[in-house]
Amino acid sequence: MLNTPLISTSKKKEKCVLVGLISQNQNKEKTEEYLDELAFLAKTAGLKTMKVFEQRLPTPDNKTFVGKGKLEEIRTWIDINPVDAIIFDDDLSPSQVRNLEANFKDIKVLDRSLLILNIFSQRAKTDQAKKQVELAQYQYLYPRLTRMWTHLSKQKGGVGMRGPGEKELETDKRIVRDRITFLKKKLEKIDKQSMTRRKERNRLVRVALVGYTNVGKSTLMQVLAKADVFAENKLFATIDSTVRKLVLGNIPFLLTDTVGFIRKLPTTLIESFKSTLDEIREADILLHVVDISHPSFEEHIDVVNQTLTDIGASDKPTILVFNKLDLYQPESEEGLDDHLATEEDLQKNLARLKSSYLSKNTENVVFLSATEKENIAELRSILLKTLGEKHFDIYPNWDPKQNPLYDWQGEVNWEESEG
Ligand SMILES: Nc1nc2c(ncn2[C@@H]2O[C@H](COP(=O)(O)OP(=O)(O)OP(=O)(O)O)[C@@H](O)[C@H]2O)c(=O)[nH]1
Ligand SMILES: [Mg+2]
Repeated sequence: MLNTPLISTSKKKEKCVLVGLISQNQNKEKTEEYLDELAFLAKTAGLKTMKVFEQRLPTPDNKTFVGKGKLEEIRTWIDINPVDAIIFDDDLSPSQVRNLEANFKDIKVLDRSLLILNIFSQRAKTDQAKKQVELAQYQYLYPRLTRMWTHLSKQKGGVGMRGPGEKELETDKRIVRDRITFLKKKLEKIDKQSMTRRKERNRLVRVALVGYTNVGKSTLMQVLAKADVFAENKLFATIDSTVRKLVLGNIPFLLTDTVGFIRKLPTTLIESFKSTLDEIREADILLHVVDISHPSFEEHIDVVNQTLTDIGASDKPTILVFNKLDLYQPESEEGLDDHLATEEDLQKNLARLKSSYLSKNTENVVFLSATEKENIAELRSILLKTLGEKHFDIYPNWDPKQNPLYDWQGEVNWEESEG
């Protein structure tokens, strides 16, 4: 049933408008930034954003998310400039969806979660990732089943815009419930298999690259592992995690690239990606990658830390890797936009950032550029030290004198070994 994509993948680019609220706990600046991110998500899904609507409301309208006047304004605009979809930045309740669909009869009504789910389903490659996404989609759609029905009927055309009768809806619900049960069982089985595989790898120190989406995790993995990892300037380039075996200064370890995090990530998605996230949960060391050139990188760090806490992986030794240093424009001392920041400003800024982020778990902070291969050596030497300690935890009899770690100078043995 879900094989029909909600967003068509045909050549013709579909158009959309975006809607966001300026509310009690989200000021105008934040809302606009979220909407920029939503536009990027839409682009990733293959949609072109034609216009963005904002409304000031203390809380979303129960019935239609935005107020009556705003709804009319959007309607009028769309009548003149036809679009294929209208996307809301926050999750819509089943009844909001119903009301909005009644109002925008001829176009698709989506929210951020559904958009993210759609991107994930376009990008999932392995059997496990595909099943995980499908499960998340069904769990998301189940309480909104009328909507799915109307989506499907719209795509098939002809069936008309009325929702299904009670009987069809009941049948539909049962089919979806059965499918959820089936997928859960299948995933449990895959989960057991990958757990065995992970256990077999248990003798090696495990390092996971984590971070917000599009910060450069896969690019860094490429640089570190010289591996062919899919990286591109789109959100959620990586859905499946990739594992490489590497050797650094005589210490073998496993490096895992993982799916990026984002604000308002659908909870059903986090749940069904549990086993992929196990790679993070079971890691010994985290490389938390941050895009320092992004205006909201500090909020990104918070989102990632919160997600790590949610999945029970917040207490691991972490190296904070500030990436995209080549694009970083620090504020000048004066804080004036037209005053060009000097090298001194830059160094002061980095020193301040470093001291503010060092903590119990954040053992170290490094600034680098993965694409420019700048400061990679510093990351290596920092990682080497943490690796050494972890390796020693696993092999208490390990003699660093015979495997000299700390007399390392310059080039290290950092290469992909077979396996
Ligand atoms: N200028 C600059 N661009 C970078 C750097 N590192 C990565 N990029 C670019 O940032 C974009 C995203 O990189 P990815 O490696 O795909 O990011 P990711 O964190 O793996 O993203 P997801 O898998 O989507 O979560 C790509 O266009 C990279 O070329 C850097 O150091 N400098
Ligand atoms: Mg990636």
